Amino acid sequence: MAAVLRRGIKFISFGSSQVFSGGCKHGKTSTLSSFSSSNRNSSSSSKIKVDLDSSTGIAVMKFQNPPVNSMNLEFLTEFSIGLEKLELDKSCRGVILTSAQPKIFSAGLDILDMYGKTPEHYEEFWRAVQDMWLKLYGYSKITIAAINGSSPAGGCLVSMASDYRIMADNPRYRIGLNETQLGIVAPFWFKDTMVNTVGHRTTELSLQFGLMYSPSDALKIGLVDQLVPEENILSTATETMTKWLDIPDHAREISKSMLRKPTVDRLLASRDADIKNFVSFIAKDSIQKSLGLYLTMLKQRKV
Ligand SMILES: CCCCC/C=C/C(=O)SCCNC(=O)CCNC(=O)[C@H](O)C(C)(C)COP(=O)(O)OP(=O)(O)OC[C@H]1O[C@@H](n2cnc3c(N)ncnc32)[C@H](O)[C@@H]1OP(=O)(O)O
Repeated sequence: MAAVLRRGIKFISFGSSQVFSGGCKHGKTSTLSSFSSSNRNSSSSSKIKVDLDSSTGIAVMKFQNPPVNSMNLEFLTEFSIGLEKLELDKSCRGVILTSAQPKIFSAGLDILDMYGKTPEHYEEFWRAVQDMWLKLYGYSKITIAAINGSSPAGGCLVSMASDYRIMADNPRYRIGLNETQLGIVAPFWFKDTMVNTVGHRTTELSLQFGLMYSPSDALKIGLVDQLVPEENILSTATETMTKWLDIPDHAREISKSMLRKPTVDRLLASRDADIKNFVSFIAKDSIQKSLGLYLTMLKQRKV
């Protein structure tokens, strides 16, 4: 078990990839209460900074949950609320997601929210994960992930749920759904999101091995759309967003919904069952043991 978990924290070559061990137009005002009336509006919750330029319609959401932007209950709640506010804000037409933390886009779901907690906590946590994905995957506005660091598991899910993915071309970074490396299983809607992004066969290999891809391999399989030098990631995301903004909102939105709604509806039809599954799975002694070992290995890597 320890060997398996250790593999989950290091990067091990696997073929060409690697296993990770370890419609509104521009408005001039914003409806966000914390925004000022100038063209550039900022709001900062404790874990996510939002900067909306109402002259361009582009908002940047920066994850700032040190050290690794793990998605705990508070982060997930702020993320969903932040997205909701921007979706209701007529001066916003597109959102860029990126990280304020060096080298990490997001370390995925916070393992501490899945370890040693009560069933009530697991239930609340999982509902928040579902809320976040439902909001992002079904988002009416344009979303671009500017992936400026490693992005395992839940971080990869957020990237895949965006409309376009630009990753920093740093060979040290990794992206993928590595859940099996932790001894846990990505739920069907993580799987659906990946199938919709890279296709069925690639997902079969990715999910079963818990593969983590270098930026160049992620580009090859279509997990990301573009690689850029790290220092250009935000400017490229902004330029790319400008091209997306040339498309009439209503036509783009309907096209997006046509492609994504069936996937969203699958979870909406079975949310409670999915929560029940998660709670009973995560509370199992064997799963808790796996997560405990993985956490220990994560910490040992430092010394
Ligand atoms: C049925 C259930 C399905 C659930 C679906 C699950 C989805 C998930 O997202 S599970 C989470 C999967 N995530 C990972 O496996 C990532 C693990 N982390 C890493 O590999 C690395 O931390 C890194 C590459 C993201 C960053 O490496 P580095 O810069 O070297 O930082 P450290 O490893 O030293 O980490 C600093 C600090 O943060 C803690 N930590 C890292 N990731 C998580 C996490 N996902 N949740 C909670 N805590 C995390 C790490 O333990 C360190 O803590 P301290 O030792 O206390 O400083």
